[in-house]
Amino acid sequence: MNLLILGAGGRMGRSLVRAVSETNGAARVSAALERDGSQHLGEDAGALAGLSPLGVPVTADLDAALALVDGVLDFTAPAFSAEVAGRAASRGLVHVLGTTGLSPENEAAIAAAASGARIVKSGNMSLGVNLLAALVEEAARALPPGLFDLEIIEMHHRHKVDAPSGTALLLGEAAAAGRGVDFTQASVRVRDGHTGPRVEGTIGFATLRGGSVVGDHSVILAGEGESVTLSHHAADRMIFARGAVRAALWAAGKPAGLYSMRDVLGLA
Ligand SMILES: NC(=O)C1=CN([C@@H]2O[C@H](COP(=O)(O)OP(=O)(O)OC[C@H]3O[C@@H](n4cnc5c(N)ncnc54)[C@H](OP(=O)(O)O)[C@@H]3O)[C@@H](O)[C@H]2O)C=CC1
Ligand SMILES: O=C(O)C1=N[C@H](C(=O)O)C[C@H](O)C1
Repeated sequence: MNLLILGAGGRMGRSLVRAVSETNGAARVSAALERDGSQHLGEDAGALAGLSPLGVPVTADLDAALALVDGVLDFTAPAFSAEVAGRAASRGLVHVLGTTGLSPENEAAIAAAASGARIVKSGNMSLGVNLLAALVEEAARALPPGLFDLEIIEMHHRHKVDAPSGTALLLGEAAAAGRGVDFTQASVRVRDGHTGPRVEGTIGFATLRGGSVVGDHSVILAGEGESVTLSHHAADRMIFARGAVRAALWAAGKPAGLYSMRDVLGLA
């Protein structure tokens, strides 16, 4: 499978190039993209990722890059990912979309593109987090709102630009599904000042940022006299990158549609 790496000079872009190189030829990096004016234009995508040169120079020409590939690995920025979804769909490509912080408008554009394309979208492409989401759904179902309050804490590196993290939102959605409630209605994404007591049945979020933390998430179910905490610690971005490559290879044989990482991993 020929793949285009978007944001090839970024933290995830470099990890994606390394993850593709681990597939023994099942997938290959055939194109790599950065924006116009990037310092990385013309650099070799392999060298940029700390590997031997691949003979794939980083380009800013999206159309030329899309013409060379069967699939796109996209961990970039919300508006750009929404735009790429339409352009990849018009060529019938697989689009693995890991970008977080998507607006409702971005989400709508991506859903529309999926009628003609195979899009795998997830706020977290790791096996561990997607298993955690299934466990959270089960725990939220078993420990009901009148008895257990549900809170989600996440911490990421100082460069992260969106909050709560895509993973925290994914875990919140799993909790809401377990409780049979509407996620948007139940979420409390910020608390500040005189908030009054906690409203029963809400799903609270707390965001921490600092240093080089790759990604830590905990879901706490707090009851009277006991609490249950389900956690995931990411030590290396390769867990996300390997998941993305696995998703691309999986989606190659699927009909058009919007898929999640839980579909890919059989955890849906
Ligand atoms: N789903 C998952 O499993 C994971 C998701 N993520 C998400 O992936 C995204 C990227 O994270 P990370 O790699 O840390 O971020 P980086 O900022 O390190 O990388 C993003 C890359 O995308 C490029 N880019 C952004 N906009 C454009 C554009 N319009 N055209 C071309 N290139 C563009 C950036 O270029 P420039 O620097 O010039 O802006 C940069 O090289 C985030 O949304 C993050 O939350 C991260 C890890 C795992
Ligand atoms: O920006 C990051 O770094 C990460 N983003 C994703 C998120 O928003 O949850 C996944 C991972 O936690 C790292």
